[in-house]
Amino acid sequence: MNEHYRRWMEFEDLDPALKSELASLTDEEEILDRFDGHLTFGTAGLRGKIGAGTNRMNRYTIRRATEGFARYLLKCADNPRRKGIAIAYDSRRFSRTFAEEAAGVLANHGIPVRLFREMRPIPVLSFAVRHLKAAGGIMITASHNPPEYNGYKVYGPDGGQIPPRTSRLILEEILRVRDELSIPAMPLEDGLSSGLIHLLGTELDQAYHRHLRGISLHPGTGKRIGDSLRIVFTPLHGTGSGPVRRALSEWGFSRVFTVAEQEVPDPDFPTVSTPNPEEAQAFRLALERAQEVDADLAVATDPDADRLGLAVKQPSGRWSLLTGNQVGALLLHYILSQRKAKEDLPENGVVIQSIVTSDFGRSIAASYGVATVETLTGFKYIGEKIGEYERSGTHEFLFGYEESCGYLIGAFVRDKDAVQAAALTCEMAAFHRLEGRSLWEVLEELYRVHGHYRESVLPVTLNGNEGRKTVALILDRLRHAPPQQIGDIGVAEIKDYARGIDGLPPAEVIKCLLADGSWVAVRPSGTEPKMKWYLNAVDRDPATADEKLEGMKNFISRWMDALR
Ligand SMILES: O=P(O)(O)OC[C@H]1O[C@H](O)[C@H](O)[C@@H](O)[C@@H]1O
Repeated sequence: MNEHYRRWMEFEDLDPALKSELASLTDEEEILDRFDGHLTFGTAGLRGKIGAGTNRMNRYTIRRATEGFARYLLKCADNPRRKGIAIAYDSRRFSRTFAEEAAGVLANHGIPVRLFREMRPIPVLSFAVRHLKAAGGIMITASHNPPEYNGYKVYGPDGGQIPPRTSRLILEEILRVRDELSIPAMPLEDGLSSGLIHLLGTELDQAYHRHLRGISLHPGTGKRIGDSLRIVFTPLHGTGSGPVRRALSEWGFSRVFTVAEQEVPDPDFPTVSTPNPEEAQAFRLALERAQEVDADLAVATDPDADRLGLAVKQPSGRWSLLTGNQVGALLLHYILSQRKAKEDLPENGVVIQSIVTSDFGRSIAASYGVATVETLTGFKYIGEKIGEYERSGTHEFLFGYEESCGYLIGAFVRDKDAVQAAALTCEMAAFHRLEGRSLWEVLEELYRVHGHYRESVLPVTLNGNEGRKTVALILDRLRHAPPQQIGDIGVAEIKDYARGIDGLPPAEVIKCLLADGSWVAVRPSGTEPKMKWYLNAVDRDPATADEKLEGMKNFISRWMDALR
Protein backbone atom coordinates (compact mmCIF):
# COMPACT_ATOMS: atom_id res chain seq x y z
CA MET A 1 0.00 0.00 0.00
CA ASN A 2 1.20 3.52 -0.79
CA GLU A 3 3.01 4.87 2.29
CA HIS A 4 1.32 8.29 2.26
CA TYR A 5 -2.09 6.73 1.74
CA ARG A 6 -1.52 4.43 4.72
CA ARG A 7 -0.45 7.37 6.93
CA TRP A 8 -3.57 9.34 5.97
CA MET A 9 -5.87 6.35 6.49
CA GLU A 10 -4.39 5.70 9.92
CA PHE A 11 -4.46 9.31 11.10
CA GLU A 12 -7.32 9.50 13.54
CA ASP A 13 -7.62 13.27 13.73
CA LEU A 14 -7.89 13.73 9.98
CA ASP A 15 -10.27 16.51 8.95
CA PRO A 16 -13.68 14.74 8.83
CA ALA A 17 -14.55 15.89 5.32
CA LEU A 18 -11.21 14.67 3.95
CA LYS A 19 -11.65 11.44 5.92
CA SER A 20 -14.97 10.64 4.30
CA GLU A 21 -13.61 11.64 0.88
CA LEU A 22 -10.77 9.15 1.41
CA ALA A 23 -13.14 6.45 2.57
CA SER A 24 -15.15 6.79 -0.62
CA LEU A 25 -12.13 6.16 -2.88
CA THR A 26 -12.04 2.75 -4.50
CA ASP A 27 -10.19 3.29 -7.76
CA GLU A 28 -6.52 2.27 -7.32
CA GLU A 29 -5.32 4.69 -9.95
CA GLU A 30 -7.15 7.58 -8.38
CA ILE A 31 -5.59 6.73 -5.01
CA LEU A 32 -2.14 6.57 -6.55
CA ASP A 33 -2.66 9.87 -8.33
CA ARG A 34 -3.61 11.52 -5.05
CA PHE A 35 -0.74 10.05 -3.04
CA ASP A 36 2.06 9.67 -5.55
CA GLY A 37 4.48 12.12 -3.92
CA HIS A 38 3.73 15.66 -2.85
CA LEU A 39 2.24 18.54 -4.81
CA THR A 40 5.30 20.27 -6.28
CA PHE A 41 6.27 23.63 -4.88
CA GLY A 42 7.55 25.41 -7.96
CA THR A 43 8.29 28.97 -8.98
CA ALA A 44 4.59 29.81 -8.93
CA GLY A 45 4.16 28.14 -5.50
CA LEU A 46 1.55 25.38 -5.37
CA ARG A 47 -1.23 24.74 -7.82
CA GLY A 48 -3.39 21.64 -8.00
CA LYS A 49 -6.77 20.03 -7.60
CA ILE A 50 -8.54 20.45 -4.28
CA GLY A 51 -9.08 17.22 -2.34
CA ALA A 52 -7.68 14.57 0.00
CA GLY A 53 -4.11 13.42 -0.68
CA THR A 54 -0.51 14.58 -0.53
CA ASN A 55 -0.76 15.48 -4.20
CA ARG A 56 -3.82 17.70 -3.73
CA MET A 57 -4.62 21.14 -2.33
CA ASN A 58 -5.97 20.75 1.22
CA ARG A 59 -5.30 22.12 4.70
CA TYR A 60 -2.38 19.72 5.27
CA THR A 61 -0.54 20.47 2.03
CA ILE A 62 -1.07 24.19 2.74
CA ARG A 63 0.40 23.70 6.22
CA ARG A 64 3.39 21.85 4.77
CA ALA A 65 4.18 24.63 2.27
CA THR A 66 3.70 27.29 4.92
CA GLU A 67 5.85 25.43 7.44
CA GLY A 68 8.65 25.48 4.85
CA PHE A 69 8.01 29.17 4.13
CA ALA A 70 8.07 29.99 7.87
CA ARG A 71 11.37 28.16 8.40
CA TYR A 72 12.83 29.90 5.36
CA LEU A 73 11.70 33.28 6.70
CA LEU A 74 13.21 32.66 10.12
CA LYS A 75 16.51 31.65 8.53
CA CYS A 76 16.84 34.07 5.64
CA ALA A 77 14.44 37.02 5.87
CA ASP A 78 14.99 40.35 7.56
CA ASN A 79 13.20 40.35 10.90
CA PRO A 80 10.08 38.35 9.97
CA ARG A 81 8.86 38.30 13.60
CA ARG A 82 8.58 42.07 13.49
CA LYS A 83 7.57 42.61 9.85
CA GLY A 84 5.11 39.76 9.45
CA ILE A 85 3.36 38.42 6.37
CA ALA A 86 0.28 39.68 4.52
CA ILE A 87 -2.24 37.10 3.32
CA ALA A 88 -5.09 37.46 0.82
CA TYR A 89 -7.37 35.03 -0.99
CA ASP A 90 -9.77 34.95 -3.92
CA SER A 91 -13.31 33.61 -4.42
CA ARG A 92 -12.37 29.95 -4.94
CA ARG A 93 -13.43 26.92 -2.95
CA PHE A 94 -11.50 26.74 0.34
CA SER A 95 -9.54 29.90 -0.42
CA ARG A 96 -10.52 31.45 2.91
CA THR A 97 -9.84 28.20 4.84
CA PHE A 98 -6.42 27.82 3.24
CA ALA A 99 -5.57 31.43 4.05
CA GLU A 100 -6.48 30.83 7.70
CA GLU A 101 -4.40 27.64 7.78
CA ALA A 102 -1.39 29.51 6.42
CA ALA A 103 -1.94 32.27 8.98
CA GLY A 104 -2.13 29.70 11.78
CA VAL A 105 1.16 28.02 10.83
CA LEU A 106 3.02 31.35 10.61
CA ALA A 107 1.52 32.54 13.90
CA ASN A 108 2.62 29.33 15.52
CA HIS A 109 6.20 30.36 14.66
CA GLY A 110 5.64 33.79 16.18
CA ILE A 111 5.42 35.41 12.75
CA PRO A 112 2.62 38.00 12.77
CA VAL A 113 0.05 37.88 10.00
CA ARG A 114 -2.14 40.54 8.46
CA LEU A 115 -5.01 38.58 6.92
CA PHE A 116 -7.65 40.25 4.77
CA ARG A 117 -11.08 39.85 6.29
CA GLU A 118 -12.60 39.48 2.83
CA MET A 119 -11.32 38.41 -0.58
CA ARG A 120 -8.91 40.73 -2.38
CA PRO A 121 -7.19 40.63 -5.77
CA ILE A 122 -3.49 40.02 -6.32
CA PRO A 123 -2.57 43.67 -6.89
CA VAL A 124 -4.00 44.66 -3.51
CA LEU A 125 -2.00 41.89 -1.80
CA SER A 126 1.16 42.99 -3.63
CA PHE A 127 0.46 46.59 -2.60
CA ALA A 128 -0.23 45.52 1.00
CA VAL A 129 3.14 43.77 1.31
CA ARG A 130 4.92 46.93 0.19
CA HIS A 131 2.75 49.37 2.11
CA LEU A 132 2.96 47.44 5.37
CA LYS A 133 6.69 46.78 4.84
CA ALA A 134 5.94 43.12 5.46
CA ALA A 135 8.53 40.36 5.06
CA GLY A 136 6.40 38.84 2.29
CA GLY A 137 2.95 37.72 1.31
CA ILE A 138 0.78 34.75 0.40
CA MET A 139 -2.08 34.75 -2.09
CA ILE A 140 -4.50 31.84 -2.23
CA THR A 141 -5.69 31.63 -5.83
CA ALA A 142 -5.55 29.44 -8.92
CA SER A 143 -6.10 32.38 -11.27
CA HIS A 144 -8.23 31.25 -14.23
CA ASN A 145 -7.88 27.47 -13.71
CA PRO A 146 -11.06 25.35 -13.61
CA PRO A 147 -13.15 25.37 -10.39
CA GLU A 148 -11.67 22.16 -8.98
CA TYR A 149 -8.26 23.85 -8.63
CA ASN A 150 -6.70 26.11 -6.06
CA GLY A 151 -3.21 27.49 -5.57
CA TYR A 152 -0.75 29.19 -3.24
CA LYS A 153 1.51 32.00 -4.45
CA VAL A 154 4.35 33.44 -2.41
CA TYR A 155 5.43 37.09 -2.52
CA GLY A 156 8.73 38.62 -1.43
CA PRO A 157 9.21 41.82 0.61
CA ASP A 158 9.17 43.89 -2.61
CA GLY A 159 5.59 42.76 -3.30
CA GLY A 160 6.67 40.71 -6.33
CA GLN A 161 6.29 36.96 -6.84
CA ILE A 162 9.38 35.25 -5.48
CA PRO A 163 12.19 34.53 -7.95
CA PRO A 164 13.31 30.93 -8.61
CA ARG A 165 16.25 31.04 -6.16
CA THR A 166 13.89 31.94 -3.28
CA SER A 167 11.44 29.21 -4.23
CA ARG A 168 14.32 26.72 -4.24
CA LEU A 169 15.31 27.77 -0.71
CA ILE A 170 11.69 27.46 0.46
CA LEU A 171 11.45 24.06 -1.23
CA GLU A 172 14.56 22.89 0.63
CA GLU A 173 12.83 23.74 3.91
CA ILE A 174 9.58 22.12 2.78
CA LEU A 175 11.44 18.91 1.98
CA ARG A 176 12.69 18.81 5.58
CA VAL A 177 9.12 18.66 6.89
CA ARG A 178 8.58 15.03 7.87
CA ASP A 179 4.85 14.72 8.36
CA GLU A 180 2.33 17.19 6.96
CA LEU A 181 -0.41 15.75 9.19
CA SER A 182 1.21 16.85 12.45
CA ILE A 183 2.21 20.44 11.65
CA PRO A 184 0.81 22.71 14.34
CA ALA A 185 -1.33 25.66 13.27
CA MET A 186 -2.67 28.21 15.74
CA PRO A 187 -6.48 28.37 15.70
CA LEU A 188 -7.74 31.69 14.32
CA GLU A 189 -9.33 32.76 17.66
CA ASP A 190 -6.02 32.25 19.50
CA GLY A 191 -4.16 34.12 16.78
CA LEU A 192 -6.60 37.01 17.02
CA SER A 193 -6.59 37.17 20.82
CA SER A 194 -2.80 36.96 21.04
CA GLY A 195 -2.49 39.70 18.42
CA LEU A 196 -0.39 37.47 16.17
CA ILE A 197 -3.14 37.47 13.55
CA HIS A 198 -4.66 40.79 12.65
CA LEU A 199 -7.61 41.08 10.30
CA LEU A 200 -7.39 43.76 7.63
CA GLY A 201 -10.61 45.55 6.79
CA THR A 202 -10.83 48.35 4.26
CA GLU A 203 -7.92 50.42 5.63
CA LEU A 204 -5.53 49.46 2.85
CA ASP A 205 -8.03 49.99 0.04
CA GLN A 206 -7.97 53.71 0.70
CA ALA A 207 -4.19 53.85 0.29
CA TYR A 208 -4.26 51.61 -2.79
CA HIS A 209 -6.84 53.78 -4.52
CA ARG A 210 -4.90 56.93 -3.61
CA HIS A 211 -1.83 55.52 -5.35
CA LEU A 212 -4.00 54.37 -8.21
CA ARG A 213 -5.17 57.92 -8.89
CA GLY A 214 -1.52 58.82 -9.32
CA ILE A 215 -1.26 56.86 -12.57
CA SER A 216 -3.97 58.93 -14.24
CA LEU A 217 -2.55 61.00 -17.09
CA HIS A 218 -5.57 63.25 -17.44
CA PRO A 219 -7.48 63.36 -14.18
CA GLY A 220 -11.04 64.41 -14.73
CA THR A 221 -11.36 62.77 -18.17
CA GLY A 222 -14.03 60.43 -16.81
CA LYS A 223 -16.15 63.42 -15.72
CA ARG A 224 -15.54 65.28 -18.97
CA ILE A 225 -16.67 62.38 -21.12
CA GLY A 226 -19.82 62.06 -19.02
CA ASP A 227 -22.51 60.00 -20.70
CA SER A 228 -20.73 59.63 -24.01
CA LEU A 229 -18.56 56.65 -23.08
CA ARG A 230 -20.32 53.45 -22.13
CA ILE A 231 -18.27 50.79 -20.45
CA VAL A 232 -19.24 47.19 -19.74
CA PHE A 233 -17.30 45.52 -16.95
CA THR A 234 -17.21 41.94 -15.73
CA PRO A 235 -15.09 40.49 -12.91
CA LEU A 236 -15.86 36.93 -14.13
CA HIS A 237 -17.10 35.90 -10.65
CA GLY A 238 -13.82 36.89 -9.02
CA THR A 239 -12.18 39.57 -6.89
CA GLY A 240 -12.12 42.42 -9.40
CA SER A 241 -15.64 43.64 -8.76
CA GLY A 242 -15.17 45.94 -5.74
CA PRO A 243 -11.81 47.48 -6.67
CA VAL A 244 -12.55 48.04 -10.38
CA ARG A 245 -16.00 49.52 -9.78
CA ARG A 246 -14.56 51.76 -7.09
CA ALA A 247 -11.69 52.86 -9.35
CA LEU A 248 -13.98 53.66 -12.29
CA SER A 249 -16.33 55.60 -10.08
CA GLU A 250 -13.50 57.57 -8.40
CA TRP A 251 -12.05 58.31 -11.83
CA GLY A 252 -15.39 59.88 -12.76
CA PHE A 253 -16.90 57.28 -15.12
CA SER A 254 -20.66 57.37 -14.75
CA ARG A 255 -21.77 54.95 -17.48
CA VAL A 256 -20.38 51.64 -16.20
CA PHE A 257 -22.59 48.60 -16.77
CA THR A 258 -21.63 45.44 -14.96
CA VAL A 259 -22.57 41.93 -16.03
CA ALA A 260 -24.86 41.16 -13.11
CA GLU A 261 -24.60 37.35 -13.35
CA GLN A 262 -20.81 37.53 -13.21
CA GLU A 263 -20.53 40.12 -10.51
CA VAL A 264 -21.36 37.61 -7.81
CA PRO A 265 -18.23 35.84 -6.61
CA ASP A 266 -18.78 32.18 -7.41
CA PRO A 267 -16.14 29.44 -7.13
CA ASP A 268 -17.93 27.41 -9.81
CA PHE A 269 -17.63 30.14 -12.48
CA PRO A 270 -21.00 28.89 -13.80
CA THR A 271 -21.33 31.27 -16.76
CA VAL A 272 -17.99 30.56 -18.48
CA SER A 273 -16.03 27.47 -19.47
CA THR A 274 -12.93 29.03 -17.92
CA PRO A 275 -12.72 32.52 -16.43
CA ASN A 276 -9.90 33.49 -18.77
CA PRO A 277 -10.19 37.00 -20.22
CA GLU A 278 -7.90 36.00 -23.11
CA GLU A 279 -10.73 33.86 -24.50
CA ALA A 280 -13.79 34.92 -26.48
CA GLN A 281 -16.09 32.56 -24.51
CA ALA A 282 -15.37 34.55 -21.32
CA PHE A 283 -16.70 37.67 -23.09
CA ARG A 284 -19.98 36.15 -24.24
CA LEU A 285 -22.18 37.76 -21.58
CA ALA A 286 -20.17 40.98 -21.54
CA LEU A 287 -20.74 41.39 -25.28
CA GLU A 288 -24.45 40.64 -24.92
CA ARG A 289 -24.61 43.36 -22.31
CA ALA A 290 -22.54 45.64 -24.56
CA GLN A 291 -25.05 45.28 -27.40
CA GLU A 292 -27.90 45.89 -24.99
CA VAL A 293 -26.50 49.16 -23.67
CA ASP A 294 -24.74 50.16 -26.89
CA ALA A 295 -21.35 50.23 -25.16
CA ASP A 296 -18.02 51.39 -26.60
CA LEU A 297 -15.82 48.93 -24.79
CA ALA A 298 -16.01 45.90 -22.51
CA VAL A 299 -13.39 45.01 -19.92
CA ALA A 300 -13.03 41.76 -18.00
CA THR A 301 -10.75 40.93 -15.10
CA ASP A 302 -9.75 37.36 -14.29
CA PRO A 303 -10.69 35.90 -10.86
CA ASP A 304 -7.61 37.22 -9.05
CA ALA A 305 -7.75 40.48 -11.05
CA ASP A 306 -4.17 40.48 -12.17
CA ARG A 307 -5.06 40.18 -15.87
CA LEU A 308 -7.37 42.22 -18.07
CA GLY A 309 -9.22 41.44 -21.29
CA LEU A 310 -10.57 44.20 -23.53
CA ALA A 311 -13.11 44.11 -26.34
CA VAL A 312 -13.80 47.21 -28.43
CA LYS A 313 -16.42 48.24 -30.94
CA GLN A 314 -15.20 48.80 -34.47
CA PRO A 315 -16.67 51.63 -36.55
CA SER A 316 -18.64 48.94 -38.44
CA GLY A 317 -20.34 48.01 -35.17
CA ARG A 318 -18.53 44.67 -34.99
CA TRP A 319 -16.91 43.80 -31.69
CA SER A 320 -13.33 42.70 -31.50
CA LEU A 321 -11.55 41.06 -28.58
CA LEU A 322 -8.07 42.55 -28.51
CA THR A 323 -4.97 40.52 -27.74
CA GLY A 324 -2.64 41.28 -24.83
CA ASN A 325 -0.13 42.68 -27.31
CA GLN A 326 -2.71 45.06 -28.79
CA VAL A 327 -3.91 46.31 -25.40
CA GLY A 328 -0.28 46.65 -24.30
CA ALA A 329 0.53 48.68 -27.42
CA LEU A 330 -2.46 50.99 -26.90
CA LEU A 331 -1.64 51.60 -23.24
CA LEU A 332 2.02 52.12 -24.00
CA HIS A 333 1.25 54.62 -26.74
CA TYR A 334 -1.15 56.48 -24.46
CA ILE A 335 1.39 56.64 -21.61
CA LEU A 336 4.32 57.72 -23.77
CA SER A 337 2.44 60.21 -25.94
CA GLN A 338 0.78 61.90 -22.97
CA ARG A 339 3.90 62.02 -20.83
CA LYS A 340 5.78 63.47 -23.77
CA ALA A 341 3.08 66.07 -24.29
CA LYS A 342 3.46 67.09 -20.67
CA GLU A 343 7.26 67.09 -20.98
CA ASP A 344 7.33 64.38 -18.36
CA LEU A 345 9.01 61.63 -20.36
CA PRO A 346 12.29 60.72 -18.63
CA GLU A 347 15.35 60.23 -20.81
CA ASN A 348 16.17 56.97 -19.09
CA GLY A 349 12.62 55.63 -19.32
CA VAL A 350 12.21 51.90 -19.90
CA VAL A 351 9.47 49.49 -20.92
CA ILE A 352 9.76 45.90 -19.75
CA GLN A 353 8.20 43.00 -21.64
CA SER A 354 8.78 39.27 -22.04
CA ILE A 355 10.72 37.56 -24.84
CA VAL A 356 7.45 36.24 -26.33
CA THR A 357 5.70 39.62 -26.34
CA SER A 358 5.22 41.29 -29.76
CA ASP A 359 7.69 43.86 -31.14
CA PHE A 360 4.81 46.25 -31.78
CA GLY A 361 5.33 47.84 -28.36
CA ARG A 362 9.08 47.97 -28.87
CA SER A 363 8.57 49.94 -32.08
CA ILE A 364 6.21 52.37 -30.34
CA ALA A 365 8.66 52.83 -27.45
CA ALA A 366 11.57 53.38 -29.86
CA SER A 367 9.63 56.12 -31.66
CA TYR A 368 9.65 58.02 -28.34
CA GLY A 369 13.32 57.24 -27.74
CA VAL A 370 12.36 54.84 -24.96
CA ALA A 371 14.27 51.58 -24.42
CA THR A 372 12.57 48.18 -24.22
CA VAL A 373 14.08 45.47 -22.04
CA GLU A 374 13.05 41.81 -22.25
CA THR A 375 12.74 39.23 -19.50
CA LEU A 376 11.77 35.57 -19.52
CA THR A 377 8.04 34.78 -19.37
CA GLY A 378 6.55 35.48 -15.94
CA PHE A 379 5.70 38.79 -14.35
CA LYS A 380 8.00 37.98 -11.44
CA TYR A 381 10.91 38.79 -13.74
CA ILE A 382 9.37 42.11 -14.69
CA GLY A 383 8.84 42.90 -10.99
CA GLU A 384 12.42 41.91 -10.26
CA LYS A 385 13.76 44.21 -13.02
CA ILE A 386 11.76 47.17 -11.69
CA GLY A 387 13.45 46.61 -8.32
CA GLU A 388 16.88 46.43 -9.95
CA TYR A 389 16.35 49.73 -11.76
CA GLU A 390 15.03 51.33 -8.63
CA ARG A 391 18.19 50.40 -6.74
CA SER A 392 20.64 51.27 -9.49
CA GLY A 393 18.83 54.39 -10.66
CA THR A 394 19.86 53.62 -14.24
CA HIS A 395 16.33 53.50 -15.68
CA GLU A 396 12.92 54.82 -14.83
CA PHE A 397 10.15 52.27 -15.17
CA LEU A 398 7.30 53.39 -17.44
CA PHE A 399 5.30 50.30 -18.27
CA GLY A 400 5.54 46.51 -18.03
CA TYR A 401 3.44 43.97 -19.89
CA GLU A 402 3.15 40.51 -21.32
CA GLU A 403 1.23 39.10 -24.27
CA SER A 404 -0.79 37.03 -21.77
CA CYS A 405 -2.83 40.13 -20.73
CA GLY A 406 -0.80 41.22 -17.68
CA TYR A 407 -0.02 44.97 -17.35
CA LEU A 408 1.56 47.22 -14.76
CA ILE A 409 1.77 51.00 -14.86
CA GLY A 410 2.44 52.20 -11.30
CA ALA A 411 5.27 50.43 -9.47
CA PHE A 412 3.46 50.71 -6.12
CA VAL A 413 2.33 47.19 -7.12
CA ARG A 414 4.90 44.62 -8.27
CA ASP A 415 2.71 42.11 -10.05
CA LYS A 416 0.33 42.52 -12.95
CA ASP A 417 -2.55 44.76 -11.98
CA ALA A 418 -5.88 44.58 -13.79
CA VAL A 419 -7.35 47.35 -11.63
CA GLN A 420 -4.69 49.79 -12.85
CA ALA A 421 -5.09 48.48 -16.39
CA ALA A 422 -8.90 48.82 -16.30
CA ALA A 423 -8.84 52.37 -14.96
CA LEU A 424 -6.18 53.57 -17.41
CA THR A 425 -7.82 51.78 -20.35
CA CYS A 426 -11.10 53.57 -19.69
CA GLU A 427 -9.31 56.90 -19.31
CA MET A 428 -7.47 56.26 -22.56
CA ALA A 429 -10.74 55.40 -24.36
CA ALA A 430 -12.33 58.58 -23.02
CA PHE A 431 -9.31 60.70 -23.93
CA HIS A 432 -9.26 59.46 -27.53
CA ARG A 433 -13.02 59.75 -27.79
CA LEU A 434 -12.78 63.41 -26.79
CA GLU A 435 -10.33 63.78 -29.66
CA GLY A 436 -12.85 62.08 -31.93
CA ARG A 437 -11.34 58.61 -32.24
CA SER A 438 -12.26 55.17 -30.96
CA LEU A 439 -9.66 52.75 -29.55
CA TRP A 440 -10.01 50.67 -32.70
CA GLU A 441 -9.15 53.69 -34.85
CA VAL A 442 -6.13 54.49 -32.69
CA LEU A 443 -4.96 50.91 -33.09
CA GLU A 444 -5.29 51.12 -36.87
CA GLU A 445 -3.36 54.35 -36.89
CA LEU A 446 -0.57 52.73 -34.86
CA TYR A 447 -0.45 49.88 -37.38
CA ARG A 448 -0.12 52.35 -40.23
CA VAL A 449 2.83 53.99 -38.53
CA HIS A 450 4.62 50.95 -37.10
CA GLY A 451 3.60 48.16 -39.44
CA HIS A 452 0.76 45.68 -39.19
CA TYR A 453 1.53 43.22 -36.44
CA ARG A 454 -0.40 39.94 -36.41
CA GLU A 455 -0.09 37.20 -33.86
CA SER A 456 -1.41 33.91 -32.70
CA VAL A 457 -0.64 31.44 -29.92
CA LEU A 458 -0.96 27.77 -30.87
CA PRO A 459 -1.18 25.54 -27.82
CA VAL A 460 -0.17 21.89 -28.04
CA THR A 461 -1.63 19.85 -25.18
CA LEU A 462 0.82 17.42 -23.65
CA ASN A 463 0.21 14.70 -21.18
CA GLY A 464 2.51 12.68 -18.96
CA ASN A 465 5.52 10.92 -20.37
CA GLU A 466 4.43 11.18 -23.98
CA GLY A 467 4.11 14.92 -23.50
CA ARG A 468 7.58 15.26 -22.04
CA LYS A 469 8.98 13.33 -25.00
CA THR A 470 7.21 15.61 -27.48
CA VAL A 471 8.66 18.71 -25.78
CA ALA A 472 12.15 17.23 -25.97
CA LEU A 473 11.62 16.27 -29.61
CA ILE A 474 10.39 19.72 -30.69
CA LEU A 475 13.27 21.50 -28.99
CA ASP A 476 15.82 19.00 -30.24
CA ARG A 477 14.62 19.26 -33.84
CA LEU A 478 14.67 23.06 -33.77
CA ARG A 479 18.18 23.00 -32.32
CA HIS A 480 19.69 20.44 -34.65
CA ALA A 481 17.66 20.59 -37.85
CA PRO A 482 16.06 24.04 -37.85
CA PRO A 483 13.82 24.97 -40.80
CA GLN A 484 15.36 27.24 -43.45
CA GLN A 485 12.04 28.95 -44.05
CA ILE A 486 8.82 29.36 -42.11
CA GLY A 487 5.93 29.96 -44.45
CA ASP A 488 7.60 31.78 -47.31
CA ILE A 489 9.98 33.71 -45.13
CA GLY A 490 13.62 32.84 -44.60
CA VAL A 491 14.88 32.07 -41.09
CA ALA A 492 17.58 34.60 -40.21
CA GLU A 493 18.55 33.40 -36.73
CA ILE A 494 17.67 30.74 -34.18
CA LYS A 495 17.84 31.98 -30.60
CA ASP A 496 18.19 29.19 -28.08
CA TYR A 497 17.51 30.63 -24.64
CA ALA A 498 18.64 27.40 -23.00
CA ARG A 499 22.15 28.70 -23.60
CA GLY A 500 21.54 31.62 -21.26
CA ILE A 501 21.66 34.30 -23.95
CA ASP A 502 20.89 38.04 -23.82
CA GLY A 503 21.84 38.21 -20.14
CA LEU A 504 18.84 36.03 -19.20
CA PRO A 505 18.89 32.88 -17.09
CA PRO A 506 18.73 29.69 -19.20
CA ALA A 507 15.19 28.71 -20.20
CA GLU A 508 13.66 26.18 -22.58
CA VAL A 509 12.58 28.69 -25.21
CA ILE A 510 13.55 28.77 -28.85
CA LYS A 511 12.84 31.76 -31.02
CA CYS A 512 13.24 31.71 -34.80
CA LEU A 513 13.82 35.23 -36.10
CA LEU A 514 12.73 35.62 -39.71
CA ALA A 515 14.29 37.82 -42.34
CA ASP A 516 11.38 40.32 -42.43
CA GLY A 517 11.12 40.99 -38.68
CA SER A 518 8.46 38.32 -38.07
CA TRP A 519 9.25 35.55 -35.58
CA VAL A 520 8.10 32.24 -34.17
CA ALA A 521 8.86 31.06 -30.64
CA VAL A 522 8.08 27.93 -28.70
CA ARG A 523 8.18 27.16 -24.97
CA PRO A 524 6.59 24.76 -22.53
CA SER A 525 3.91 26.50 -20.44
CA GLY A 526 4.79 26.93 -16.79
CA THR A 527 1.18 26.73 -15.62
CA GLU A 528 -0.52 24.13 -17.81
CA PRO A 529 0.49 20.85 -19.47
CA LYS A 530 1.02 22.56 -22.82
CA MET A 531 3.63 23.64 -25.27
CA LYS A 532 2.94 27.07 -26.72
CA TRP A 533 3.89 28.29 -30.18
CA TYR A 534 3.91 32.06 -30.51
CA LEU A 535 3.55 33.29 -34.08
CA ASN A 536 4.24 36.94 -34.80
CA ALA A 537 4.02 38.33 -38.33
CA VAL A 538 4.60 41.89 -39.45
CA ASP A 539 4.24 43.74 -42.73
CA ARG A 540 3.63 47.28 -43.99
CA ASP A 541 0.63 45.94 -45.86
CA PRO A 542 -2.28 44.59 -43.75
CA ALA A 543 -3.36 41.85 -46.18
CA THR A 544 0.23 40.61 -46.53
CA ALA A 545 0.61 40.55 -42.75
CA ASP A 546 -2.54 38.33 -42.57
CA GLU A 547 -1.16 36.04 -45.28
CA LYS A 548 2.17 35.75 -43.53
CA LEU A 549 0.47 34.72 -40.30
CA GLU A 550 -1.61 32.12 -42.17
CA GLY A 551 1.55 30.81 -43.83
CA MET A 552 3.27 30.53 -40.46
CA LYS A 553 0.30 28.69 -38.94
CA ASN A 554 0.18 26.20 -41.80
CA PHE A 555 3.90 25.66 -41.66
CA ILE A 556 3.91 24.96 -37.91
CA SER A 557 1.02 22.53 -38.08
CA ARG A 558 2.65 20.64 -40.96
CA TRP A 559 5.99 20.68 -39.12
CA MET A 560 4.29 19.26 -36.01
CA ASP A 561 2.50 16.58 -38.05
CA ALA A 562 5.78 15.51 -39.61
CA LEU A 563 7.29 15.19 -36.14
CA ARG A 564 4.68 12.70 -34.95
O1 LIG B 1 3.70 29.61 -18.54
P1 LIG B 1 2.38 30.04 -19.12
O2 LIG B 1 1.30 29.06 -18.97
O3 LIG B 1 2.54 30.54 -20.53
O4 LIG B 1 1.88 31.25 -18.27
C1 LIG B 1 2.60 32.39 -18.20
C2 LIG B 1 2.02 33.25 -17.11
O5 LIG B 1 2.08 32.54 -15.90
C3 LIG B 1 1.70 33.22 -14.72
O6 LIG B 1 0.35 33.57 -14.79
C4 LIG B 1 2.54 34.44 -14.55
O7 LIG B 1 2.12 35.19 -13.42
C5 LIG B 1 2.45 35.29 -15.80
O8 LIG B 1 3.25 36.41 -15.64
C6 LIG B 1 2.84 34.51 -17.01
O9 LIG B 1 2.67 35.24 -18.19
